[in-house]
Amino acid sequence: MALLQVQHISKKVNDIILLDDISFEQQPLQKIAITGESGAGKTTLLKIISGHGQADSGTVLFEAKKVAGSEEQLLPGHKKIAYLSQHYELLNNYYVEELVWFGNQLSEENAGKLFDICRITHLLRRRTNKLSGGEKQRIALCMLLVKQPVLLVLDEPFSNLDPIHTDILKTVLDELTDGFQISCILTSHDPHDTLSWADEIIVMKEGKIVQQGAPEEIYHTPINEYVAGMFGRYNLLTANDAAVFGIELNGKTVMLRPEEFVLSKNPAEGVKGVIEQMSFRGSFYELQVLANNVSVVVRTMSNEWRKGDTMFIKIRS
Ligand SMILES: Nc1ncnc2c1ncn2[C@@H]1O[C@H](COP(=O)(O)OP(=O)(O)OP(=O)(O)O)[C@@H](O)[C@H]1O
Repeated sequence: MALLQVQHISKKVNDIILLDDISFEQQPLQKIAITGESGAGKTTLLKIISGHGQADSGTVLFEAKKVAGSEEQLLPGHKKIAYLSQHYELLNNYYVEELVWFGNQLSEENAGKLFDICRITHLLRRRTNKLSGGEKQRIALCMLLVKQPVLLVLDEPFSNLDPIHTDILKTVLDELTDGFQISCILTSHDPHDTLSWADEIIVMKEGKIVQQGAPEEIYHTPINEYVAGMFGRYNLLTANDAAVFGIELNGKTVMLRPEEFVLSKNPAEGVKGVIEQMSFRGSFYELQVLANNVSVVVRTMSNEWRKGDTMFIKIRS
């Protein structure tokens, strides 16, 4: 049975549609990431899922029971669903241990395990005004987790973190799923975070779900240019463009990611082209290649190419 069932959720404010007939399910321990442009409705949806917002119509079922909206209960929220807002705040000048023991429902041993998983054991005797952003966030998370939620709902948890703290948080979330059997749903703008972390991605635009699927599916077969663009650079080739690279599309178009092209110095290995632009991106180079008047973005890990080089390009088979 699904842990969470979101059924036909809609919401309007002043005739502006914030959510339009949103439905999806989350299985126990499934990791779902919701992405989409700013204003797509992600926060509004998370609040409704966790009982901190009110839908106009539709139902959220958690463990097959209705989650009451914020206007249907005195204290908004659901005791088994922990919601961490993008704008959480820790009480100032408290010891961390005072905060995390407050509301604790775990045994001392399990609380200790949780503090270890959240990488905050070394911070327990620290005051809250002497913490980094990443540390504060893991403490805010831990304050929710000591209450033994079943579902963790996180709004943009990676948005203010550097790559090191982002990786720590992803590891923490994975260990919570494995060690404490907690399911998680989160929002993120960053394709790298959603692709590497999620089992399932939901892409939203203007209050609607535009595509839902496994990360590989969303990345390689996006339903439209909006979804393609959310997950990085892409080439949209018409049938005529594709014919340059020897692909027959019968009038259709195809979307190809930059890494789907291969460059070679061997004339037998593709069509002749020239490198018009080149930029270093850390672990790869991004090239703009012109071949028979068709310009494509190409990604390569090789440092053998220079702007102005002539080479031969083909689509990876
Ligand atoms: N209480 C409100 N009254 C009127 N409009 C609202 C209200 N809350 C949100 N909105 C609008 O609803 C839309 C969706 O907002 P929401 O915060 O859910 O989007 P989001 O996808 O989370 O955006 P972001 O990624 O920028 O946080 C936005 O256009 C926002 O301005």
